[in-house]
Amino acid sequence: MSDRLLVLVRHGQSEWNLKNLFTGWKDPDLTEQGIAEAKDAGRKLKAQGLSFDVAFTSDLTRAQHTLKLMLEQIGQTGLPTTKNLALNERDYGDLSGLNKDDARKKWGEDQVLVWRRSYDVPPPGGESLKDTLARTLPYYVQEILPGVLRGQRTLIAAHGNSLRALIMVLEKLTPEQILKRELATGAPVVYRLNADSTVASKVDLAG
Ligand SMILES: O=C(O)[C@H](O)COP(=O)(O)O
Repeated sequence: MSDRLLVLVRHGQSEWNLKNLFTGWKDPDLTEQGIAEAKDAGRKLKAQGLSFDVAFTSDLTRAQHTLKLMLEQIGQTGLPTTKNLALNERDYGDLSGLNKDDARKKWGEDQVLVWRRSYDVPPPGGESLKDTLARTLPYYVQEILPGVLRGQRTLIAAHGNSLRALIMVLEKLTPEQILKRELATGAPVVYRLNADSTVASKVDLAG
């Protein structure tokens, strides 16, 4: 029986995570802590005895750098890798580059929470989680899932909200349930899928 392995990893801490700035499609690199988190994620995958046939990442440096560091730890630096902006972070629009605490002071706690965690309310000029799902899901279904179902062990390094969108589908979460789902930086989530693409098992390697 083939493994149908799919591992999702949010990038390590970025410079803008550290500064508490809305990031979205802006392109800061990892901090020292983010580099350590990415290496640690690779070590955790190796400790589980996992290796991969293909990798996918976004068009953004912090996810690509995280993938590179993980692959170095696993000893798979030459792994075939596809980069695509379908896996990019949710576009934060006009909020990009603003400090999250300053935004709360300006627009209020509740409004900022709606922009960050509601399912279908986009931030001004940006994408809601629903909008993010509308580009991430077709890419997953067309470009990633067929390989997983053929037994290609697959690693994805991407972003909090592009991965939350995929997790919503994989775990069949409602818009209410996905609101409360947070993804820690550098914490691999290891899925094994059934032949019908539903989740057979999930192991969260956070902590
Ligand atoms: O793009 C960002 O600012 C973060 O990476 C994710 O932001 P969030 O925690 O507000 O979803």
